[in-house]
Amino acid sequence: MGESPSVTSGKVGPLKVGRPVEALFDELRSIHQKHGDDLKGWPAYVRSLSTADEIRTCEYALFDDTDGKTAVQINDEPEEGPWEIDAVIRGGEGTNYDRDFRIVLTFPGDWPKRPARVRIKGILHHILLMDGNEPMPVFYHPQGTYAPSNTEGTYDIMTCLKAVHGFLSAPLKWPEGSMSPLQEREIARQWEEAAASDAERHEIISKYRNDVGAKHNALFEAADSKVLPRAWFDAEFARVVLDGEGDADAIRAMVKEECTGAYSFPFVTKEFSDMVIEEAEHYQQSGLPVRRPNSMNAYGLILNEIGLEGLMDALQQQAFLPVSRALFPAEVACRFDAHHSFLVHYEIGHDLGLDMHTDDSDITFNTCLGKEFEGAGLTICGVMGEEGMRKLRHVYSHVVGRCLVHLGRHRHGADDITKGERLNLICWNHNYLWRKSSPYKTLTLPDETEPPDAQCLSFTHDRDHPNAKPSAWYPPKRSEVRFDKRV
Ligand SMILES: O=C(O)CCC(=O)C(=O)O
Ligand SMILES: [Fe+2]
Repeated sequence: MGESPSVTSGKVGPLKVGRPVEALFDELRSIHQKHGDDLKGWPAYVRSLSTADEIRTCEYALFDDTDGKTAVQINDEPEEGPWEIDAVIRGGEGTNYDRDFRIVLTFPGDWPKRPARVRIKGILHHILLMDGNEPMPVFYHPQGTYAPSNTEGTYDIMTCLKAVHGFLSAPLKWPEGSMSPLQEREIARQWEEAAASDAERHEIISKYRNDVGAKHNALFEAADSKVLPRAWFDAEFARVVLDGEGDADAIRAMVKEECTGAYSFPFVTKEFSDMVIEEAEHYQQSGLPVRRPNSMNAYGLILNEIGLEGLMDALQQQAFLPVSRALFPAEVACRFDAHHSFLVHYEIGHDLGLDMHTDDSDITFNTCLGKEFEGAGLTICGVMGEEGMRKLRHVYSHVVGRCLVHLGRHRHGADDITKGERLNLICWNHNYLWRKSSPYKTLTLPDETEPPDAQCLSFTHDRDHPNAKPSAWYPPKRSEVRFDKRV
């Protein structure tokens, strides 16, 4: 390993500055010198852009496109990047994307020969968006030539930003002859449809906040400001994690290892738990549409869809990231780039529990918010991709205010509630760089060497469950390896 950059704060630390980052520093500096931080004289759709001081890097991931495919490998040369900067871009005026979008630009080692990758933060409905909220590469070049559109033949920062604005302004113009007029019309129709549903989602969020009125404005203020009041957190957690600069040893000393691969720690106060529960109840009573977190929960609620995405962003960056780095360095390394955050709700007469599964998540944080309940433990088995996925490891009893953290591919299920009500805040954290890395891609499902434990069988997923659903698929036929699906 080369000299390790400081990766936690978003600033470049003691780096050996290589070729690409020097050029990136220079370009950002000259933009800000010429146009000021408010970017005077630049197109108005560029709402903000990182300064040179804010360039970030990641110590372990390196894009390697040499074979024409996108691969990421563990990086022995962190000074080669990739480098990340943030920007806010407004979509096309008068379109359904006429809003501010937060984006992350990731510059590869050979930038500016190749353009920055783009990731749009948050939820966006768009027809040309891939996994990880990355627009398909063709968006740089409506003509499909993959050639830079500036005169030097390189991808300066403005070229990249302009492409993002174009992506959020009109359906792509495809290369001459590559689509029939009928196909082009169909794509344009789908573009409009996705843009319209994106706008509708935002309208619901703003209706809730402005017309219905939130129950606890403090939650929404934190969502906007990203400032997390310390009174919402357990004092030890606040000291060690929020104010502790991510000291991994202190974090490891704070958590309790419930079983191999699953840890619990004191997290939030009753004040915070009650506010979130009351906000969710208030939203459900508002009559606004509710989309459920996934096919397995009929009574949950997605926090991102009621306007609390910013709150979860803040929790992800300030609370979950340092804990994950201390406990699961491979899966997280230096960043999370997306999350799916929701509440689950169990009560007699509604959802009672949840079948055995893995999450579509790299690291899952599961916090018990309340209320009072009996039963409703979390049965934890083994980890997908390791031996013994269907061997029982532990039955965890949820405690209000405590959070349980585990890999998304750790098999688990919620036991039936027998009394009361249980509400948990679940955050599925994604690191798409990890998902593109060779260690992730080469994970396999080992054959079982011992019979599974009955508690670890899933009726949704396992063919050998006595009441298996017709769609059950595990154990897989050798070619079916599904790491990013619930198992
Ligand atoms: O109820 C719980 O504690 C777990 C819920 C869960 O695993 C999920 O929603 O993915
Ligand atoms: Fe889960």
